[in-house]
Amino acid sequence: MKVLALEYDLEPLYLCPKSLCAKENGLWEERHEENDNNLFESGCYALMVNGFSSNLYFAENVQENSHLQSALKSLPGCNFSIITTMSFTVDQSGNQTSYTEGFALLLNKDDDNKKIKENLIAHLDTNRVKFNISRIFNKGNTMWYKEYSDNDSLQQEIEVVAVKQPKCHPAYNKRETNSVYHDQARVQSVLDTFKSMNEVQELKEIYDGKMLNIKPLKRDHPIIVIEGLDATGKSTLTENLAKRLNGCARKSPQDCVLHLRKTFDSHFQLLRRAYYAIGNYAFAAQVLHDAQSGPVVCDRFWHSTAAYAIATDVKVGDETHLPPARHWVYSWPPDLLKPDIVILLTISDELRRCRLEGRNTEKTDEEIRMEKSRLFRQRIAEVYKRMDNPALVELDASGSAEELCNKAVELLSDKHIITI
Ligand SMILES: Nc1ncnc2c1ncn2[C@@H]1O[C@H](COP(=O)(O)OP(=O)(O)OP(=O)(O)O)[C@@H](O)[C@H]1O
Ligand SMILES: Nc1ccn([C@H]2C[C@H](O)[C@@H](COP(=O)(O)O)O2)c(=O)n1
Repeated sequence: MKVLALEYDLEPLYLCPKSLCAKENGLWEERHEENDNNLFESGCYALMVNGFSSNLYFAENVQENSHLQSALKSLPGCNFSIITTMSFTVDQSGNQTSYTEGFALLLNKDDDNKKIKENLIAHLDTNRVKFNISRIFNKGNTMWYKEYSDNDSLQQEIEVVAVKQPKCHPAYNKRETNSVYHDQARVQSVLDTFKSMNEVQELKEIYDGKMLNIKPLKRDHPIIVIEGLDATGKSTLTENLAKRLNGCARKSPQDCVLHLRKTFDSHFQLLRRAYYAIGNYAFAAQVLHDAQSGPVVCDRFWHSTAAYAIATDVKVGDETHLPPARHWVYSWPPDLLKPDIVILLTISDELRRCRLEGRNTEKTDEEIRMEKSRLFRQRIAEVYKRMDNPALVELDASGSAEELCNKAVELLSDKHIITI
């Protein structure tokens, strides 16, 4: 049985076969909200395209899907919206048994559906993109899901209904179907999948021999990490605090891989985060080395990588769509050097905006997206709050740079991380 989700901007709309909602099954709870009838009211219909194949690994599938996305964007005469979708199968007990991602073309009532489908198939064939097609449409007062086989003949037609979201976002049912990395072996394996790319080869060469394999991860001085949204004052505090503690300030990603950042930032999320994730292991080696001679203050580390990954994997909606608190995704990777404390800087959105504007540096794509998307920002902020083992310690960063540094020193002393 398949459950689908159409990822509308404000929240995903989960649709499941009506039979799974029957009272005797009770696996999925039907919901009756005004917006759920989006498809009915506008009379539009969704053409679903999915590039996933069961013969490929998740990493290969997301690459296929990114080719599919590019091809869809260049579809001639495309004047309808395209949104992302998720679909997954569930067994008789309602347990999720697979996870795939795709796209839905939201067609209008007056569109020539048949023609668009033919054009789409021809266009994707020309672009040599692999795909499966299905569609959702309304018949009277009911919603239907129709799947086609490879030769475009009908495979199955099922009545579907809008249901409440599952307890956990479907990408976080398994470790390998999302872009949060909890061990070095998985990052290496994803990078190996794409080793034919020049930038991946270069990244691997730079890091070759620079990874941490020292156990136990002991140090003589504390390792302090500063986290927070963009422009909350992390870099400023990192520098000031390091000076105050006679220690060393470090920023991740490291300088040696910064020239590759833009290229990786333009890739699909799984590969993009692999760049930051592998960087965290090399960063750990440097930080551990530094911590033998004095305190180290780090501007971002694993929590940044994970928070941005989760907030992006969960593509739409507010924080209620994130994996629930205490989910494994929020805990620190067991094979990565653990800091003594992670401080989360918080300021009001208004002040953060002022600081962003007062700064003259070029904005990254993610910064632009953060400014545009209130919900994305909300998701990142909440992920930071849900992190545990170690949990982040919040520090109000609204005062002057000097006041903030004093407060940080006080906090570190209260927590017995430093003695003053
Ligand atoms: N405590 C503070 N009071 C006033 N202005 C500050 C304070 N801390 C930093 N700023 C200013 O705010 C801007 C952003 O600060 P900073 O670069 O330290 O933030 P950041 O969190 O490291 O940003 P990013 O994550 O985008 O690199 C800078 O122009 C900086 O001078
Ligand atoms: N360890 C890290 C460091 C940074 N990132 C990502 C998160 C954002 O996409 C971006 C912000 O970087 P900044 O503007 O502060 O240089 O970099 C990460 O994922 N992991």
